[in-house]
Amino acid sequence: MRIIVYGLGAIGGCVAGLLARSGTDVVGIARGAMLEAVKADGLWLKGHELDESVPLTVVGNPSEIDFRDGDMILMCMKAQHMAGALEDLRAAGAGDQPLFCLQNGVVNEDMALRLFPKVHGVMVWMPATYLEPGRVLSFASPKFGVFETGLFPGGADHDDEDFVRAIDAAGMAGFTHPNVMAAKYGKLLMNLENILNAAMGPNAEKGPLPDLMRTEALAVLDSAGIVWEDRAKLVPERRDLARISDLPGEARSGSSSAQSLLRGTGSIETDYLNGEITRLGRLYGVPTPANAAMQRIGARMVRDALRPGDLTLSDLVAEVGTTD
Ligand SMILES: NC(=O)C1=CN([C@@H]2O[C@H](COP(=O)(O)OP(=O)(O)OC[C@H]3O[C@@H](n4cnc5c(N)ncnc54)[C@H](OP(=O)(O)O)[C@@H]3O)[C@@H](O)[C@H]2O)C=CC1
Ligand SMILES: CC(C)(CO)C(=O)C(=O)O
Repeated sequence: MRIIVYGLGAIGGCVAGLLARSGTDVVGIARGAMLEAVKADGLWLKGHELDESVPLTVVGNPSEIDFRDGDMILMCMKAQHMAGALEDLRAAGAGDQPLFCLQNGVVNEDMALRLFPKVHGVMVWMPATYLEPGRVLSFASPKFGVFETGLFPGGADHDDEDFVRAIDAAGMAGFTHPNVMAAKYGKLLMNLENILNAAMGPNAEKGPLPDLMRTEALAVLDSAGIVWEDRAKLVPERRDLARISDLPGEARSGSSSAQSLLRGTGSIETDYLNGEITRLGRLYGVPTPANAAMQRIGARMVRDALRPGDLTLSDLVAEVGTTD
């Protein structure tokens, strides 16, 4: 089995590096400074009792890969980059290979299913950081991350089992889940807060915003009849597998959305996190002013090249008060 990891950032980088280190045949697809750094020096991986460079085969586009039976493809880019990535994958000749969406939010699987027949959702629990080209960190221990996988829209098959085996062998923990999207909706509730530390910095007071956003989200999920499972801190029996822990010499830089701003990538995932709640709210006639305000904040931060800490709680609360 060969695993293609598409999007070598925080999650893709950690997963690719750990898999390669455990002896799995891995090809990474990266771009920009990350591509150049990994080509030159391999991927530097840091985690609990781990601080080493991992040699990794890396390419700049799927067209450089000769896709074959037995390949498994892990989609690890943020949702705003998914459509282009899927197009490139199809143009490169990928087709029947199982595609695993290691992403937050709930839109990626549906987008993938339009182009590819075998789509799996994965609930990703891995507090990971990518700020410097060629270097990624996982702050979870004793396992480097926990992953729940299942077929989209439901079920689980032998490819999920292969995925779990590879993940387990690489120091992470994998589980199959027959209704993985319920877990992903639960994780989405948590990721509504990504924008808060992206806007206000890692340790800022969040005031009423988490409750406001969550209350709206619960109302829309209820109106839409969407089943979800709480993933606030994983399911209780798995919490000890991957606790957030300190890494010597490293500060956690906040959510994946905060990292997009810190790296100046020119985009943020908010429209696919809080934006999923506003979309459902508009479909089902449920007001979602707090989540809509956070989308406007995300868009403004990208437009004005703002960084985490540039906005205050008063700025965010004031935005909720403006009209949608
Ligand atoms: N970081 C975390 O702790 C967690 C993240 N997640 C989720 O995982 C997903 C990935 O997040 P994360 O790893 O943080 O994101 P990153 O931005 O760190 O990594 C994604 C990488 O994919 C690259 N990429 C995007 N499109 C392409 C393309 N077409 N070809 C090649 N490379 C491409 C990006 O490049 P570029 O930088 O140039 O855009 C980036 O390097 C998101 O859905 C996120 O919400 C889930 C749990 C935890
Ligand atoms: C790690 C976690 C749960 C919150 O930081 C996350 O999912 C993200 O950063 O997107």
